[in-house]
Amino acid sequence: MRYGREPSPYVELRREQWRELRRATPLTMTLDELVALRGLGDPVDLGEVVDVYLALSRLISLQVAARQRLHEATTSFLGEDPRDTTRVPFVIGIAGSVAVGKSTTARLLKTLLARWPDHPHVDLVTTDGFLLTKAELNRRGIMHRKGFPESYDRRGLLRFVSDVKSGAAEVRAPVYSHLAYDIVPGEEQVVRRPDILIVEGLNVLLPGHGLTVADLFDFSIYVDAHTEDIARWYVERFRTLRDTAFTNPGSHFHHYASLTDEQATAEASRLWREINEPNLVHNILPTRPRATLVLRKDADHRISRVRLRKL
Ligand SMILES: Nc1ncnc2c1ncn2[C@@H]1O[C@H](COP(=O)(O)OP(=O)(O)O)[C@@H](O)[C@H]1O
Ligand SMILES: CC(C)(COP(=O)(O)O)[C@@H](O)C(=O)NCCC(=O)O
Repeated sequence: MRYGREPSPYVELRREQWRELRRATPLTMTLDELVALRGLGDPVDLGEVVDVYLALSRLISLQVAARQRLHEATTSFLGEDPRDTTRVPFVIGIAGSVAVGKSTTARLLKTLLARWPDHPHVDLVTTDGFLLTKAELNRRGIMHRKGFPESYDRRGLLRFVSDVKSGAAEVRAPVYSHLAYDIVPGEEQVVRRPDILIVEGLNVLLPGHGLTVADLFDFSIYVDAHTEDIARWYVERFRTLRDTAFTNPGSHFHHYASLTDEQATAEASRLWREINEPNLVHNILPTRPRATLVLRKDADHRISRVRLRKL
């Protein structure tokens, strides 16, 4: 007897299939703009913008309109005047490992989505602004757990996204500096009623007790690759940082600037093995099934497959 395939909530498309779903979406980005948005060591090219990101921006744009209609249905059910309600920001979460390229994905999407006439105001926040301060991490003895769920002010992040979604006129987020390896005192990012808010960070899809930030997402993306490929990208990036950002005497990692290639590889491999890999395996990877969409990268960083949750 032959059994049918298990029904699946996901549809998986090869890049060549996915690119067709762009339909008539125009390319609204130049090569110069792309180069400015690209993260360190991320080789994303205009071909990938055309093949992957245009269809993605079309899908999200369709969902923004549909979500607005859903809100209107609830407003009408409650007997409220639809003219009294301001537009509810559409919230997108972007998750994935350290060094997988989340920030490039987030910046590309922000730029492309803002070029659609229906939702021109797009804001992006990264969750590193909600890391506990260096002093607080030291006080709790968890400095070596930076990036793990317990290293964040999770309530603060939830409150921030709730306030934006509730239509508050101005909402403020703290700002993190890689240079100082700490929250910057007195600095903040102000978000003013965007049409779309993108929230990017390692742990944004994590479940928890009660309401979590993921419950406020209207769409979520997980940037995925084999762990050994990400490990290599992390080590390569560390070596590039050694020759660039770490040479700044103000950098928290300035002492790494004088490492030889061999020493830098050994130190980056240790940081990967002791901090970032366990965080990926134990905390981040288990959240992948929750994402609306998974962008799967090959060893050369190129996105080769897209998995969409359709149910
Ligand atoms: N120690 C560092 N000094 C300066 N920049 C850094 C450092 N670590 C990471 N970055 C930069 O911060 C950004 C976010 O990095 P990361 O959290 O690893 O996420 P992803 O690579 O997925 O975007 C990247 O653009 C990266 O180049
Ligand atoms: C700042 C980060 C925790 C990531 O922050 P996110 O915005 O993803 O919440 C991470 O990039 C980091 O610096 N981790 C510390 C371990 C390391 O340096 O590799």
